[in-house]
Amino acid sequence: MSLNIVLPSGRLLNKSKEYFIKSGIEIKEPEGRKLTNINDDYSFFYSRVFDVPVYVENGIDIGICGLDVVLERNNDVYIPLKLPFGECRMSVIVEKEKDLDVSKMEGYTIATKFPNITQKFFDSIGVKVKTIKLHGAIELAVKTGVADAIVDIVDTGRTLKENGLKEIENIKDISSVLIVNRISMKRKNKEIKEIIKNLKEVSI
Ligand SMILES: Nc1ncnc2c1ncn2[C@@H]1O[C@H](COP(=O)(O)OP(=O)(O)OP(=O)(O)O)[C@@H](O)[C@H]1O
Ligand SMILES: O=P(O)(O)OC[C@H]1O[C@H](OP(=O)(O)OP(=O)(O)O)[C@H](O)[C@@H]1O
Repeated sequence: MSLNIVLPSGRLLNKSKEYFIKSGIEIKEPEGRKLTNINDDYSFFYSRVFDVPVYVENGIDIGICGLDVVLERNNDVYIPLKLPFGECRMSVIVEKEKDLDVSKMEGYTIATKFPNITQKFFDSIGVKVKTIKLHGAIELAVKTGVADAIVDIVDTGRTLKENGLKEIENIKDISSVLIVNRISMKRKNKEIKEIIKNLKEVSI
């Protein structure tokens, strides 16, 4: 039975490919401007990371994306495996001079690419906030005074440092995850279980 696999086209792409290759699966690249390369066993294609769980929820068998993306989009997919790359964290961030903790942020405006994760976190601590959805360069929102704080991904901390910002709360530790379509998990159970087993044994 053949399997369709969607990989994220951005910063997680190289590791995602390496992971599959080391598990023993050959990735035949699409030629030229072609978007897919349909093979008998495995067909790989690439999409923006935010679209990966949408494809998997709607029929593609398997995908790789950041845990942050699945949590934000709240897709109905199975998450059988955490993968050891793309590690980072999702944090609440303010200007470094501010003496503030999250319990005192009632009524604050928070800019983020992740409004659902943000609202869920502040609901869980009983603090009402307003979120503004942005698509990139989120730090700009506090620097321009458009927002009081941001919720964003922190990896090395370099972006924060260079922009005079600091983390005041780690909301969630993030890594890449393998996601599987719920129907495929039943219909192609043997093949998918075999892939999960082989991926678990990979070390990179
Ligand atoms: N320093 C980092 N900054 C952002 N994302 C990171 C970082 N380190 C790991 N990640 C992971 O990589 C994912 C982002 O990947 P990618 O760079 O492809 O997307 P993007 O640039 O945010 O989105 P787009 O598809 O809009 O270009 C995040 O969802 C997260 O899981
Ligand atoms: O802690 P660091 O190692 O500095 O990484 C974190 C930064 O990287 C990401 O931005 P990205 O480069 O994806 O650009 P964007 O802000 O346009 O999304 C993220 O949104 C932070 O700004």
